[in-house]
Amino acid sequence: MLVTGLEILKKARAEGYGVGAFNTNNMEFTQAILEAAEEMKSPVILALSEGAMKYGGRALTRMVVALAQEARVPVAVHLDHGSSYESVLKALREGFTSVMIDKSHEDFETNVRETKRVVEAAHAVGVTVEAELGRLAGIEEHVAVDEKDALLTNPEEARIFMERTGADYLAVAIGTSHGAYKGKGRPFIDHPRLERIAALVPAPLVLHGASAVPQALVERFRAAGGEIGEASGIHPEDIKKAIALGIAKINTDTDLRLAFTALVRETLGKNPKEFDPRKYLGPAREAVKEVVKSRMELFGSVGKA
Ligand SMILES: O=C(COP(=O)(O)O)N(O)CCCCOP(=O)(O)O
Ligand code: NA
Ligand SMILES: [Zn+2]
Repeated sequence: MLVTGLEILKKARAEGYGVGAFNTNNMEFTQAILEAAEEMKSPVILALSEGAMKYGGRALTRMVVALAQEARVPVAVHLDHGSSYESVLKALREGFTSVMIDKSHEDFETNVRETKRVVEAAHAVGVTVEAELGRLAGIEEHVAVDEKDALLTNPEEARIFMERTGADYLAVAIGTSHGAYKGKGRPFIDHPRLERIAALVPAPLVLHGASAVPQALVERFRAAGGEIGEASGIHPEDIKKAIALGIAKINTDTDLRLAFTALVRETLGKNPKEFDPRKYLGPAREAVKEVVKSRMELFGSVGKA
């Protein structure tokens, strides 16, 4: 059933588990994510970026919202990294039940003002809001404290920000970053900082850039003809620790892209004569589903629907 993001995330933070927010741009990803959620009896968040909205348009948004309504588990449909008030309004019009306004690159007062404006519009139509404070950036552990403070989320600022904006959940910067390279070796995650934020912010917390980028998957991608440089993701133990400290929403996109693309390359490579898209998109869909199921197990959301 289609529910708001807060309905899913409030329970998750209260009960100490995480819920995956998985990005989709097409039918196969959407099916894979929802099938995984139903099989694992797990709540789930279907996330569409502005790039996905541009790529899929109404075909994508109508499908995602309709399938979320029919799902046998709680599903929120979420605008990921909304960059403007207008973009948020479009998502609200499409029936989304969660929207992110990401003004984390602006100064504090601008972020507060813009986020507050979105909260008023979204709450007026029963939709909940994710905001962001701090800069998603891989941080070397030894980096100077003042540099960390300049980039990562400041706990006291986070408290004030959430009180002044009324946002429902907060994306925090604690050392993660988007994409397939998140830092040398095991990326540094500032758990003590997360603990301080969580003590001051009772709202569910969000972790962006949380993909694991598992070496086995990177190797499979390369073996199938993919080219990728040094790759590293967030260690599973760091995800579990972050959930125990208050992270309730965990964004995963890169792992799904790598799995899907590795399988398409593999299937096409093995069957040069094949030109029925179902024959190479189907196996790729299954690979995405397996990644989603394993993420749900790591997050602890299995059986929580
Ligand atoms: O936090 C994340 C994903 O983190 P990850 O890269 O670790 O999976 N996200 O918010 C997903 C970002 C998706 C960007 O999509 P476009 O290319 O359409 O702009
Ligand atoms: Na988001
Ligand atoms: Zn993100």
